[in-house]
Amino acid sequence: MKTIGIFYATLTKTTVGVVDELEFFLKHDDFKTFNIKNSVKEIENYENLIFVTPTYQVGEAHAAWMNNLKKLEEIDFTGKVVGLVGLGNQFAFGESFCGGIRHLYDVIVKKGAKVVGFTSTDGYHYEETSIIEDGKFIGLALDEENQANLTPKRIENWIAEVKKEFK
Ligand SMILES: Cc1cc2nc3c(=O)[nH]c(=O)nc-3n(C[C@H](O)[C@H](O)[C@H](O)COP(=O)(O)O)c2cc1C
Repeated sequence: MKTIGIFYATLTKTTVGVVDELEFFLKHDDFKTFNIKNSVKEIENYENLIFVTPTYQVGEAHAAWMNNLKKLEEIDFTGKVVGLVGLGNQFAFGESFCGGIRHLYDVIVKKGAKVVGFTSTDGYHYEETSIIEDGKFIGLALDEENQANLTPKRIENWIAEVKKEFK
């Protein structure tokens, strides 16, 4: 399998813990991890990609992603396979649960990306979310405030699925 580029943003470091767990389940594979803040161009160097963002501002991705959406639009995602991981809080922000990844999804799909790793909505208790397509989440939705105990298994299952699709 070709090297995986993991790109993330964080405000209060919860996402850093999630990225650590992703890396744990990729320990037999090649990957390189970047904070998106200064690394948008690096995306061009990878065909296998994982984008990770917490949700802020009522359903938005972290500012480092939102401020870079224009640069993301300049990248040709044809031939790139992308898995999306969103963090959120389904009880405190249940009307916009994990909406951050929707903003990334819309841009990269328009630019030709193949987004993989859709997941079941079973076991979550949000009121509303923008991240459903064909009855599934468009990526992996994680809630470290309320369901941290479920996270390792969710990540393990998700990584197994996206690895089947990676090049
Ligand atoms: C001001 C604020 C706004 C938030 N907005 C949302 C939201 O709209 N939807 C959601 O699911 N989670 C929301 N969250 C929850 C965060 O996404 C969640 O706590 C995440 O784990 C934070 O990750 P980080 O520590 O890496 O920044 C919000 C949190 C804060 C503090």
